[in-house]
Amino acid sequence: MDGGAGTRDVQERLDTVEAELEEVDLQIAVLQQKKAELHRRRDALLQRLEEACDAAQPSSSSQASRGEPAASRQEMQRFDGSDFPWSQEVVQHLQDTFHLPRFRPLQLRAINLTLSGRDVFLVMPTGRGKSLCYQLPALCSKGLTLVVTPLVSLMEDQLMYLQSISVSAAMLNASSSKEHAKSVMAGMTDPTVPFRLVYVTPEKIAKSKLLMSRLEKAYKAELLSRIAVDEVHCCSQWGHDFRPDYKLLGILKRQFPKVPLIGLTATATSTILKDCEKILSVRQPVTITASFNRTNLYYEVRVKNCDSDASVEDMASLIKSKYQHQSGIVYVFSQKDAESVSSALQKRGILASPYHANMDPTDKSHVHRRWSTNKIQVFSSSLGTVYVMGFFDVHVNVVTPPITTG
Ligand SMILES: Nc1ncnc2c1ncn2[C@@H]1O[C@H](COP(=O)(O)OP(=O)(O)OP(=O)(O)O)[C@@H](O)[C@H]1O
Repeated sequence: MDGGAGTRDVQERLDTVEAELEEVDLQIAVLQQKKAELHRRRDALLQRLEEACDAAQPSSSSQASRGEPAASRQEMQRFDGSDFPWSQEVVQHLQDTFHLPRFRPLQLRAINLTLSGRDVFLVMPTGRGKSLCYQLPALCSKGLTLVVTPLVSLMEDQLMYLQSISVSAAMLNASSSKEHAKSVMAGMTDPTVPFRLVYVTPEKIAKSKLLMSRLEKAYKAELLSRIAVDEVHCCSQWGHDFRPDYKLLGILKRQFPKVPLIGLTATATSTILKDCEKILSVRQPVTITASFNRTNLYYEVRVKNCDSDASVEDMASLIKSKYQHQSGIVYVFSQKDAESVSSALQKRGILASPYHANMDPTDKSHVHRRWSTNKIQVFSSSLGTVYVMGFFDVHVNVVTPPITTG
């Protein structure tokens, strides 16, 4: 009797739990539908914002300022379409390789323009998805895309990401071993080694004759499909991030005139872009400028405490209270500060690590990887008497002055 009542009781409770589970599944389905709808509405609104910005600009092409015929808005809008020979492949890679459901505004325009052989300057806020605009075309083209990027940490980030989506890429920088450099360079002219992207620092272009001669060979074999210059504003002395080696990148377009170039930046003004155009020897590039209204960014300015202990204490309590489960970067003025701020944060129980040019390349890579995988929470930055702390989506790190604004 008792046993039967017990079983009935368990059965009733099981029924209740199952009914509740069904209810939760239903609610999840409704929420997912709502989320998809909100995504659609957000994209449509972003698109409208871009169109409004586009309409407000005199032209999306720098040809206008030279008195030459401007690319009409209509012509530009044609590049937002999907009736190019490569369109099907583009969408396939977007979904199957990059696992993204749709393009963000202006990405498709940039991709279509570069795939049709035009030189492009893409000015888009940080995090909006500029990299896709050369990574995806790299997969739709024969041969390799050369990506010039100023920071080894950015290169490593990109390589880690490309590896995770099974896109073959390589990098060459000052810390590449001779053997590694040799095998990457050999791969650049070997059609059986399918590097789709090769990341290099501007210093390599400026200093490595071997690299230039390999590129020359790849060009002659029609295996150099595109040149991407990341942080293109670094070319100009008018910009805040001028890098002398960027000044020498004009050699690329002079040596490989048939290869389309795409320059990417989040910060350039039109004066800076004009300067970049000259320095890179690019003739009549199309400039695409996205709107810079970043509703997902939050800025806060705080007065820095004069006492360094107290200021680190402020920083630590801010990280612990507001960003406990996130990581980010704290920029500082010097390598010494990077070391001392990170050790002060460590003493306060925060997983922090310094990151600067004087570190052993293997240690740097190690810190970067641990930070990217959330095993380190912080990098830091002090600017005079005011702390400006940049917390990005998921990470915090302690680095010496930023070379790029990123
Ligand atoms: N169409 C898209 N839909 C959803 N997410 C996207 C799309 N395109 C790019 N992203 C994502 O946006 C994030 C930022 O992209 P990315 O690093 O290319 O930005 P960025 O503009 O190059 O930034 P930075 O100026 O820092 O180089 C990445 O996680 C990327 O996967």
